[in-house]
Amino acid sequence: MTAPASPAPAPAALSQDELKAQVGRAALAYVVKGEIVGVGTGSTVNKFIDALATIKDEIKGAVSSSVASTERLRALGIQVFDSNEVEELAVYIDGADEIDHRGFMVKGGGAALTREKIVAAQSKRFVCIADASKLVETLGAFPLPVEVVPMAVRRVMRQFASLGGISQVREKDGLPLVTDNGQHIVDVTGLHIADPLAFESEVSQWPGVVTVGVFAHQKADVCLLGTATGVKTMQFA
Ligand SMILES: O=C[C@H](O)[C@H](O)[C@H](O)COP(=O)(O)O
Repeated sequence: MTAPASPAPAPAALSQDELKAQVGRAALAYVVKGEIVGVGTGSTVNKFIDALATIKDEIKGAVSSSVASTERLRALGIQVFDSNEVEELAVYIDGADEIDHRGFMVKGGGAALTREKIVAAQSKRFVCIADASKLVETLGAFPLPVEVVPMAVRRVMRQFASLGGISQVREKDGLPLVTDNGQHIVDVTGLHIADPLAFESEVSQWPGVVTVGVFAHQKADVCLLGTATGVKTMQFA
């Protein structure tokens, strides 16, 4: 009697790092040859920058959203332009801390949200690259980053408290973190952001708020989501 055939072994699950590398490579398909590409910030974008270096002779250069990304781009031989030198970018590639099914995002886990929103605003198309853990039904589980002028920090924290949010000033080495723009970051938990467009509009008007980490007016047009079964492309209207 022959033994029943054993089932084929399940493919080894990809690590989060491999999922990020996968979407970083997939984003190359959205880079317009001969043009300047908008580049975001973070561990997923770092994978994209590494992939971009393999086609660096086919692009003119990049506009970067942070000192960290600028340094990585330059180290890999990619020319970095000031955003003021470029009127419009064809595409902006960036990660997210959360993305919903409409392409609305929370960003700023790496404290780069202000420059990210600026570069996103000057780009025709926002391509978000993220591993599957970032996809959510409703924004708000990830602590919402808000860049705030230091003298307004306590006032902004009180305003979030009136919305049920619990705020914390982000620290680095025991001191308030200072962003690339010389400001502080307040991280807010306890929010349920059902209407990201209205929420972004309201908080952006509070005195002292430089940038709120909800990207609804600059939402993603496409999301390349790294999943166990490959890269899933989500298109948003
Ligand atoms: O300020 C940082 C950015 O918004 C990042 O794009 C975001 O935090 C996602 O970063 P990561 O790819 O490292 O998860």
